[in-house]
Amino acid sequence: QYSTFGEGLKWQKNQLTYRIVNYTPDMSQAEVDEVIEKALQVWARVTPLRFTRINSGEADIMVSFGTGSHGDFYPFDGPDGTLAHAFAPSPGIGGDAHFDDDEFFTFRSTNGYVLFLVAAHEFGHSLGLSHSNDPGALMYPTYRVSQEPQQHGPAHYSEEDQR
Ligand SMILES: CNC(=O)[C@@H](NC(=O)[C@H](CC(C)C)CN(O)C=O)C(C)(C)C
Ligand SMILES: [Ca+2]
Ligand SMILES: [Zn+2]
Ligand SMILES: [Zn+2]
Repeated sequence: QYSTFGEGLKWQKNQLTYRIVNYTPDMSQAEVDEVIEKALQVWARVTPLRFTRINSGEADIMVSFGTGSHGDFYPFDGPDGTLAHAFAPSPGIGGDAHFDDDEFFTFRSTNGYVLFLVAAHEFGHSLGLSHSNDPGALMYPTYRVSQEPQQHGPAHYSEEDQR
């Protein structure tokens, strides 16, 4: 039967494949590879799911970057607004994660959208999760930097900030 709260579609297997179909110019390919791998590991730690990368053919989770109309019925909207979307488990487009390349994605710094946070959210959908209303949750519908990555050195930090 179809359950409503986040338990909708699930993969019928624990071994899943993923493929990085193309890359954003915002960072190096090695950085994108690392970010995607780390974002999938977030879920591998809390589920029996295991992810294997393939570099050709049809993977369960096809990861791609696109702008505007990019081949499905959900065209992106330019800079800001929607950052990405992903499809719940099913054959074909199910599981796929698309990232809006009109955004500026960053590897570590927060002057842009941290790709790791966006990807971890999207892969939640790829596994069948829906949104959470807990603002601290990964599946919260609005992008927020969960914990400020250590930014050392900005001159404006005053003395008491360091305490
Ligand atoms: C900065 N812009 C936002 O916060 C936008 N939210 C997103 O782009 C979601 C992805 C984030 C949470 C990584 C879309 N989503 O749910 C995909 O699965 C809006 C809240 C404006 C829609
Ligand atoms: Ca956008
Ligand atoms: Zn799409
Ligand atoms: Zn979402």
